[in-house]
Amino acid sequence: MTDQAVSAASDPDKIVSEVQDAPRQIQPLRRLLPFLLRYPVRLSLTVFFLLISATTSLAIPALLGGAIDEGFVAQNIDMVGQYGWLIIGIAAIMAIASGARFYFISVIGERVVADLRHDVFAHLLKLETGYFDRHRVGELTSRLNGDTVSIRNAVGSSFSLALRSLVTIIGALTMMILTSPVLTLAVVVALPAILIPVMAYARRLRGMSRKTQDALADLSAMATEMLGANRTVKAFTQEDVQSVHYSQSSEASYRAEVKRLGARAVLVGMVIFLGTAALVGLVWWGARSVFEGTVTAGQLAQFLVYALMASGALTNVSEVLGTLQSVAGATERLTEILDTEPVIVDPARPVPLPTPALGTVAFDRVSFAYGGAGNEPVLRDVSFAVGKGETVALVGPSGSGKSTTLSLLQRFYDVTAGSILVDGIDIRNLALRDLRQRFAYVEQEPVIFAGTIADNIRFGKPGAGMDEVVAAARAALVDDFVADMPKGYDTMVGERGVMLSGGQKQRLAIARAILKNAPILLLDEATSALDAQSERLVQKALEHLMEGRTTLVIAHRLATIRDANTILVLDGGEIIDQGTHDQLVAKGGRYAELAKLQFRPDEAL
Ligand SMILES: Nc1ncnc2c1ncn2[C@@H]1O[C@H](COP(=O)(O)OP(=O)(O)OP(=O)(O)O)[C@@H](O)[C@H]1O
Repeated sequence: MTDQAVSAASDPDKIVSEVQDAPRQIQPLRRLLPFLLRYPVRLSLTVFFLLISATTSLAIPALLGGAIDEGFVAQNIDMVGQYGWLIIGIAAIMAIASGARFYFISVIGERVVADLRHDVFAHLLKLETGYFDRHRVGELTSRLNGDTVSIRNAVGSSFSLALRSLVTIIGALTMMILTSPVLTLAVVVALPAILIPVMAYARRLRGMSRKTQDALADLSAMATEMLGANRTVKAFTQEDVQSVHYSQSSEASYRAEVKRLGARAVLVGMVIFLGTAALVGLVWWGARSVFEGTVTAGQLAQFLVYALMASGALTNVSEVLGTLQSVAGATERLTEILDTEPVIVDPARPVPLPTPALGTVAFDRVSFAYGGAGNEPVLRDVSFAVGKGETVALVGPSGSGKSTTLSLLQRFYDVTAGSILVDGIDIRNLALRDLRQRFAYVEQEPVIFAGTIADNIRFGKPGAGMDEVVAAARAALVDDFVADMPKGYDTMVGERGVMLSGGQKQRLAIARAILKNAPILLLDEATSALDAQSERLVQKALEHLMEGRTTLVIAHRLATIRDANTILVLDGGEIIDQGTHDQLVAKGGRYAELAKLQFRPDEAL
């Protein structure tokens, strides 16, 4: 018996999904074609082995029929032996071809997924910051993981199954007609009697299946959120409340699933009963034909196997159509990402930056609104200039546009009006890479990656030797705490640097910036207070970093403010005042008020 016939006969569960709605939208799958066509040799080998395995599997029942008529019925044991050997020989070819087909199509599936993942990830990294404001990162990573896996399964098994089944259906139907046109007609007439009730019921089941999927998605979203926020949950002693919430949702999902299983059980029973009744009818009708002499016993056996093969293949095709519909959805979600054109890109002919770097920055009447010119501007007509080696501090109340200024300078967003110059050149005329190479950016909440201390520092200059890493670590006073760690620079710091204190994370970020050795430093000082000792260490590390560099700093420390050449006071997206600390204090007014409220006095002052 062939694999399709066996699977159809032994797996009534499979028959259940036989009748799915015809897929309405499988066109997105066309977008996978270029990925498949990248591997023409493997694809041709798959089709070649597919045809061989299908043809050989179709030959076996015909030989079985011959063995019955010419061997059993004619009572000729030699013929039985000869047919037996022939069947074994053909089965061997079928086995090798099926194995080879499975191997090549699975390899193509893996290849396509690896290529897709790579393309989507690389494309995502090219998209501008605004894209990530509009999309949830969790959703994007789920596309990258879940959707690519379902595509791999589709290519590696569903496509191959669909192709194989189509070839089998055409082959088995042809052989059925050739074996006995009358019996074939009987099958074609009886088929709707089974299919129509099953189809009607299966449609109901599909609706239920969608509900259980939704319940499951809710459940996993809730678990992800609560486990990720486990510290907050504990701090607010919400463990019991949240676990009750979770178990209520889990119970709801259980009940939806049980309801669906009940319906599915009815469908399985229905399919088994109707299928068996049809088979008995076919055998009865066939037996009559044998007695009447219109069909031989061998032809009847042969016909029954072909009918089983065809029904098994039909089962597979309808099942695959259902799968392909969901895979089409997955493909669509991924190609949507690939079709999103990055808005912030290199100019057609980038202007080179001067070397050595001048290290100057100028904002010329810059206005900016998130989401485009129609929205409320967060910066209005901002102009200032920073000379080589100078330190300019940005101060102002929360929401006044300080972080936005640093984002615009790095071209995470484009200005809505005005221009920004680095070393005298409009940043829109520079290659993005050249521009961003000129900055060392230390964020307020430094990002620490899961990896070793050395990996985290090396993020500033991939490929830097260990001596350079250690030198940067010394300057940033990272060396002090690394010396106490069991594996030194090879110590893993855990996701988001959970194993480090706030001050240690900041010093690690400073070491990263020192290693990058860029001419312009962008610094977003931490607002959260560190203890005095930690504060002093961070301050010292920062002094090393600022040495000889042009610095733009969002300042929260009085020490930084005092040392700044110029302080820009921002309010509501406008520069309302500028000057040195002493000048501004002497003036009184907004800055003096802010200084009292906002700046943390360092213990040295
Ligand atoms: N990604 C964003 N999308 C839309 N609006 C934003 C975005 N980031 C900031 N804003 C808004 O822009 C304004 C300026 O924000 P910005 O972060 O530049 O202020 P800030 O002075 O750095 O504040 P803070 O000191 O609290 O960090 C705020 O009103 C804020 O709500």
